[in-house]
Amino acid sequence: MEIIKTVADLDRFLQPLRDKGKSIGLVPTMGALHQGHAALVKQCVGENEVAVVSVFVNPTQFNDKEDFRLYPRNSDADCALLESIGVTVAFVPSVEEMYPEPDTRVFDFGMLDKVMEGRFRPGHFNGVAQIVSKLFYAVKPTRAYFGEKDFQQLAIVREMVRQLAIPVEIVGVPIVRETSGLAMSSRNLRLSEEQRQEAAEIYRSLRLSTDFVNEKSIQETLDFVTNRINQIDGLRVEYFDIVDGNTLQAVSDWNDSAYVVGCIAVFCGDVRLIDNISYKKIENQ
Ligand SMILES: Nc1ncnc2c1ncn2[C@@H]1O[C@H](COP(=O)(O)OP(=O)(O)OP(=O)(O)O)[C@@H](O)[C@H]1O
Ligand SMILES: CC(C)(CO)[C@@H](O)C(=O)[O-]
Ligand code: BAL
Repeated sequence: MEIIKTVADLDRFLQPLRDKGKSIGLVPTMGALHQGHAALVKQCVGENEVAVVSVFVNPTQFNDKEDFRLYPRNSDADCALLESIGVTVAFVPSVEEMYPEPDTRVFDFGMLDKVMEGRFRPGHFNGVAQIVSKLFYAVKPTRAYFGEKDFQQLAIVREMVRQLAIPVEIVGVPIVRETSGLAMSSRNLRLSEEQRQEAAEIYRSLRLSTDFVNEKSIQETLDFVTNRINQIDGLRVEYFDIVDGNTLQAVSDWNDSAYVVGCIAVFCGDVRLIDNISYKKIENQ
């Protein structure tokens, strides 16, 4: 596996492969890799002749400086994992390399980034769009892989690609969970063993609430999940929204949409975790 640190070296390495018509897969990550990332990377390696994984903790998407400072970083272990999966290139740039000057681009995603994560992490998705677009320009991937754990991010990346007319196929990968049901996340590294057990209540409550579809109202479902999780000492729901899976706008009745998803953010101590569940997905409507 090549470990490449600059855009110029990356381009020098990839251009001959592009010239030969090889398919290139990209998995953007912020490192501290776990089995959730591994699922994306394995799929990328399986579906492309060349697999590039970027490891870069992107400063422009952190609205909270402390969250950026405390974000787990573990680049040797990351590279070892990527090599064991058969990745072609680990792209590990510095902040100066990706931002030689401040990126002043402001994206307009309409309502997509005004709700949920966008509401509680202002500027977050603008930063995500800045770095993901730079990575797309640098790698020129055939396909790029994103986890469904970051459900809103996936919708925004699809919208960004549409707006900028970038020729890349965006592939969404299902959430990988611990045995307890807790969605794997780099931030889980910051949880104590006791907090990890508490945090399992997030998915337990989401799962239980799937029985509510068409049986109880959306409001009762919102209250059920929020109250159950808030009852656990150490957990605090920041938001729980039930939305249309495409527009991300809140639905007030199960029949309002053919694709209904519940998205949640919960503080476990001072660690912020997100998760989501699909309540209903009727294809081709
Ligand atoms: N448990 C998971 N299942 C599926 N995809 C995941 C999972 N965790 C992360 N991903 C995906 O991996 C990619 C890189 O994510 P990132 O490096 O931010 O890791 P993370 O675990 O989501 O970290 P955190 O949520 O703590 O920021 C994203 O597309 C994300 O959706
Ligand atoms: C897509 C991403 C790597 C951009 O920094 C990040 O938001 C993430 O890890 O989900
Ligand atoms: N996985 C999304 C990256 C972030 O929380 O900033």
